[in-house]
Amino acid sequence: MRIAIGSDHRGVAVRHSIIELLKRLGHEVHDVGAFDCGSVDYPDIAATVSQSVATGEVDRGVLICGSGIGMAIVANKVPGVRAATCHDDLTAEMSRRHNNVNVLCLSADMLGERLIDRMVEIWLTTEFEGGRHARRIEKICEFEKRLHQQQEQKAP
Ligand SMILES: O=C(CO)[C@H](O)[C@H](O)[C@H](O)COP(=O)(O)O
Repeated sequence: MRIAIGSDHRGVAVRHSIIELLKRLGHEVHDVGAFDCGSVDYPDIAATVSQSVATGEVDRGVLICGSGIGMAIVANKVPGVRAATCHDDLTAEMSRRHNNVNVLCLSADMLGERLIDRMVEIWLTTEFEGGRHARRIEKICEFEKRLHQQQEQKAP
């Protein structure tokens, strides 16, 4: 898979460790930084990764910040992106099985390295179940389209 990954300053070490894991597993990694330890703003990184998922440049995205929350807030503003902050094996698995999540958001401050590695592997290997869940994802897409149309109608 082609996977874009990004972090703010709090997630740099975790990002490097996930990149090693992804490469070991044979994935193509698109690293968008941050490339030094200076403070950066998570919306900038989340926007870059999410847009590359939405355009199809990559198949999936991984975002890391202190809590994993800010990254998910930003990523979910990009149409076509379904981002979730996951905390354990089960949330990582369910985010794929039921929600077809394409951007995984992780906390650098609250999760250990072994747990993160396990969650990433689960998230990458768990298939979307489809069926009734596909109908619900379709409703999300329709909602996104309606919002977009409303915004266009309001624009001068
Ligand atoms: O996105 C976040 C909050 O939802 C992250 O935890 C950020 O990494 C954090 O807010 C950055 O804070 P800092 O004090 O500037 O390091």
